[in-house]
Amino acid sequence: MKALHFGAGNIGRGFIGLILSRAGYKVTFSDVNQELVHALLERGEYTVELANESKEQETVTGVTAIDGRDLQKVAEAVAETDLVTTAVGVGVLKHIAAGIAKGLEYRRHVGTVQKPLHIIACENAIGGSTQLKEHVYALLDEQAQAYADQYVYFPDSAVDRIVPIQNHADPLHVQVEPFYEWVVDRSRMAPAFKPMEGVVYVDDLEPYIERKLFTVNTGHCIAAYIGYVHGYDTIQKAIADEKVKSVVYGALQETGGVLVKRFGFNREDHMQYIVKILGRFVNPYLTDEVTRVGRSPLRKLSPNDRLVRPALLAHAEGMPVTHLAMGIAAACKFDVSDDPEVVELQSLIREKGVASALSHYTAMEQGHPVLAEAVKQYHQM
Ligand SMILES: NC(=O)C1=CN([C@@H]2O[C@H](COP(=O)(O)OP(=O)(O)OC[C@H]3O[C@@H](n4cnc5c(N)ncnc54)[C@H](O)[C@@H]3O)[C@@H](O)[C@H]2O)C=CC1
Ligand SMILES: O=P(O)(O)OC[C@H]1O[C@](O)(CO)[C@@H](O)[C@@H]1O
Repeated sequence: MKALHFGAGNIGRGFIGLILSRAGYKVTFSDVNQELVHALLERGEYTVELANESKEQETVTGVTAIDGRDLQKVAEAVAETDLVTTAVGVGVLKHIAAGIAKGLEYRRHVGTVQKPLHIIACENAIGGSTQLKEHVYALLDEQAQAYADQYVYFPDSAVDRIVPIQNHADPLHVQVEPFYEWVVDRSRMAPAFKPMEGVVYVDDLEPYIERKLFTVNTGHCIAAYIGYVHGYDTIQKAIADEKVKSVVYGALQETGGVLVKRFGFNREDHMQYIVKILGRFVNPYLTDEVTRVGRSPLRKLSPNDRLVRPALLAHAEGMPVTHLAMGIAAACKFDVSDDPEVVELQSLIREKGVASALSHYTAMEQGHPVLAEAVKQYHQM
């Protein structure tokens, strides 16, 4: 069995590639980073190390790579594969769509591949695979779309494993936290799909993706933004400060209220889930930089993402949003120069003011109480 995985980065190697390989897939990585592509081609294997006391290592073997810039090679790989997965960043999905679309054309014209293909985006977003499908379909003509309707499935998924920036001399070596969770929407898969070890299949992904995104990712990015405001460079140091931890905890109580109400989770169980997540953030065997966890603030401030969506849902239910508003405010203070989204956000704040900038990126009216609270918090920080 062959799997084509887009993105040989931290999650690609440290999580998805590892699970695919364990399940018996021969994994081909497609990446635009030539250092990674060459190393994978040359060695055909890499090491995953657990961030715990045992530092247990596992070698992922039988892997290869292609240059993601080479449309022809990407399309050929899509044509030949049994499964496609991605971990490139949700904003990059549009850039990989052309290779997938061309590959689907090849599959359509080669009689031997008239069989189902699953394409699973493993990104931190609601409806990642659905977004990828839209990008791919925009490039297909009517006949190709009809073929894809019949043979190609885009189940959404939720992925959870903390994999920080790697500082190892070996560019392929990847250190990961021991915990992982990969949940896939079974209702959008071929009826006769073969389940893979290491993946949880569910009929309704919404509670899983929202619980993950609005707990792990909301909490993590607020730790990064508030930690940055307090001058910390790592999540571990930030959360050791009670002032930071209390904002993170407060925000997770706010998102927790929404999640419990929306999905009928048991409140006690959810409180334990929050405690477990906070424990993962402070893993002493990991060093996770606030610049990584806070990266792409425009994506994180977008209406459907981890800060604004739960804040709006909470507000609509008459629930408090003070800590989420602090997180939104602190995202606007996050001023690290090497992130293009930070540069854009800071430039709009300088030009038009924080209220106008926030309204632009969050799609909230300037007079919206959540936005007003965030602006108030911003000026107090
Ligand atoms: N690192 C983490 O802890 C987690 C990350 N995620 C999500 O996983 C995705 C990937 O994140 P990371 O692995 O941390 O990022 P990363 O930056 O380590 O990896 C992304 C990889 O995609 C490659 N890439 C960029 N454009 C490409 C293209 N056109 N074709 C092929 N490859 C391309 C990059 O060169 C890079 O190797 C993101 O959506 C992130 O939100 C989800 C859960 C945990
Ligand atoms: O690109 P993003 O959304 O910040 O993804 C990384 C996030 O996902 C997580 O891995 C959680 O699964 C966190 O480590 C991190 O905050």
